Amino acid sequence: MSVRSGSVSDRTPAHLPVSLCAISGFYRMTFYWHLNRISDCVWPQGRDLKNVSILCNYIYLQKLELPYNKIKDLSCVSHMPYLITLDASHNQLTDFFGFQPPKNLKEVNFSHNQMTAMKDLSAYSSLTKLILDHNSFSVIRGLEKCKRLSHLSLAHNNISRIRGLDHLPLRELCLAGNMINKIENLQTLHNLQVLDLSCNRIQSLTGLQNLRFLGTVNLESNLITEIKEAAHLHDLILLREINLLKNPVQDHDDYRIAVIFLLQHLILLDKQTVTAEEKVAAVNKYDPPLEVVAARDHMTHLVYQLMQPQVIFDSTLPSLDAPYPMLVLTGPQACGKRELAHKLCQEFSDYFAYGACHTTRGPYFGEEDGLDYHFVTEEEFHNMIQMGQFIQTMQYGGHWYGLSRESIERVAREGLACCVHMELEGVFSLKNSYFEPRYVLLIPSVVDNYVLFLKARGFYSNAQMETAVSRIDLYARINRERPGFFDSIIPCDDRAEAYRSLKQLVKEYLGLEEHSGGDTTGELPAASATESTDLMDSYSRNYQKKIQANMTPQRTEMASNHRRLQQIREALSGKSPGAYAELFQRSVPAAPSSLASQSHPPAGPSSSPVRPAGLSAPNLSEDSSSEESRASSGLSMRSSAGVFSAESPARGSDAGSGPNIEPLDISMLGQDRDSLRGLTPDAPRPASDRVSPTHPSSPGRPGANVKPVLPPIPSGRKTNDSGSKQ
Ligand SMILES: Nc1ncnc2c1ncn2[C@@H]1O[C@H](COP(=O)(O)OP(=O)(O)OP(=O)(O)O)[C@@H](O)[C@H]1O
Repeated sequence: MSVRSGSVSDRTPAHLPVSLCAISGFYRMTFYWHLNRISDCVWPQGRDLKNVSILCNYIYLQKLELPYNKIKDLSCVSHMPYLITLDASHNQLTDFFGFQPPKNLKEVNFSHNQMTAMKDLSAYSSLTKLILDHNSFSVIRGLEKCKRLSHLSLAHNNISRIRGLDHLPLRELCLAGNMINKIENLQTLHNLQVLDLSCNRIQSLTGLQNLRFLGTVNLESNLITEIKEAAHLHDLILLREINLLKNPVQDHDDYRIAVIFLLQHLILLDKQTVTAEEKVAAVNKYDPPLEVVAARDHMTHLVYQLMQPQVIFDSTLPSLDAPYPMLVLTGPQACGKRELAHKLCQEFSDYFAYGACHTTRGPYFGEEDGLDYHFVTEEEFHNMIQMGQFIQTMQYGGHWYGLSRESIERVAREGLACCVHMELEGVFSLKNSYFEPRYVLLIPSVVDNYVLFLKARGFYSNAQMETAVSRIDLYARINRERPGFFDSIIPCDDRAEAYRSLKQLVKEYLGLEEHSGGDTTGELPAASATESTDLMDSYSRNYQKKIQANMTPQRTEMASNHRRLQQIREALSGKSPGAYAELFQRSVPAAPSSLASQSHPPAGPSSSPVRPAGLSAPNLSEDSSSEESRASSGLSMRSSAGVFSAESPARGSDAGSGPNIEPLDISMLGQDRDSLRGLTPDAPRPASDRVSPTHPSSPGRPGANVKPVLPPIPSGRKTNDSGSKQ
């Protein structure tokens, strides 16, 4: 075959070798000989070829490549029934498929021609790949019967609407550089993996949400403005790559991190790799895990507290062996925890008092300031935060809630244990503090009843109720996934029954009643018990794991080191001269616990033998664990003494040394050294802050106001509110 002035002539021997190159000047034409017949014809580019009619004689051609010529007529293809691949790109063709259909034609490239209208391609049903870029098509049509078409490109045409593609098995679709302003009619393209809609006028990503296999989307140079549009792609779990470059949405400050948050499976965003750091930052910013929220909350209050003149809250100062006793009732909104807390404090008024939180929400009918909450304005609340007055805060339903140190101290000064209620976030935050409360989860096990109850209350909007209900799962999940997180779980479907269980628990905990011999499960109504089996089982499991965790050598060792360090500091500061002697000689009480027993139980309501305190049976074993484990649990908490120590980032490097502490100890406490040793707040405390020892042999808490607070308290509730030493 030879080429003469823009046409192909037939002088080609029929028995060409496997690859024949007819080279004349720059011309190069390759034929592939196959089974004694020319099967492929690849014409060199840019040769201004116009007439290819001679190819009619090459009926066995399977591959025909004629790009970059000036061909206007391809009717010769009608004589190539075996043709599989045709590349006639960059020519001057105006006729769309202007030839009889080769039965097996699979791949066609007509890009960069002058075609204006698509026609019915029913006869080309073998087509798998069709490239029609840079023509002048304005409507997509005629492809309905192309049931094998997996790759279609119509870039840079005049298409303004996406249509005519229904149910095609397309895996790749390119409609870049058109005039499309809406993503539509793609929902039946179930196989679509790669979509290019760049350089259009698209404003919204709606219309992509059903393309389950979509892995790559190019939307560069469109008109997407809102970050939230990315949410339409949220459920496309195979989406790995998206390009939103040159869209107005890029102007948002948090654009990248927000998109990464919404599309967490992404590997490439705007042609840049999405790093693990970016993913973590995105989650921490928009949906921080509970621990992160709690850590931030705790850090905020700690820092603000450090910025204030230091105060020693002697009533609840962290102790080595017996942390200040506190009971936290937690559970979803309106699960009854507040009501139960009040009831408990009323009935056990010699032991517990209600710790009222602060809130910025207005009082409901019947609520009293100072009794249910301290109702404050948003401004007051934020002032309190900045004054370092809170231990934890959280926002719920658009309002702030916070537990102030003073609320707890007020109760503690009376010699009582503080009983509070709060949501899960509060619990997470409180767990970062030096307090070591017992946490009782009150959880609805029959959701319908809970919903009825919420409705009956009449306070809540549908959205609020939905939130409350959805949080049941959150509580259940935390309980399942975090062994030991809650000390006890009580189903609260039946309030009276729940109170009975709580009461029983507290009695055992206070040593007022023989332990029932089992966990709370035994106390539950049959129906609830079955429904909450999961919770109860996991509680038992939790408990074991918690004990084990406390007993691990690392923790025990750390606790021991901490304890010695603290003793040394206190000895140096003069707070506890006998620290070393005490450390080695002191006999640790049999069962110190968060609601610790006194070493000398008094007569009265609690004259029964003092039993190891705990909220439920398994807790008994916790509290009777080894001294080291007790020390561990006592010292693993963050000590408020740390406020004055080198651990505090806000202080100088020598801040932790003993001598630096001394002035603070004395002046801040406003009492002499004796009062720091072996004194109890149970004795009446006059306004002058006089304290009197009642348990000189108590192991006490070095540096703290040693008070075997609970249980039991023989003289009952203290009437003399002496105030904390500040
Ligand atoms: N300091 C706090 N930290 C975290 N959560 C808190 C705090 N104080 C209160 N909460 C919780 O915030 C939620 C909303 O409290 P609020 O009193 O407004 O609701 P409620 O409808 O009266 O529900 P409830 O009867 O449970 O108190 C409740 O679950 C409550 O326990």
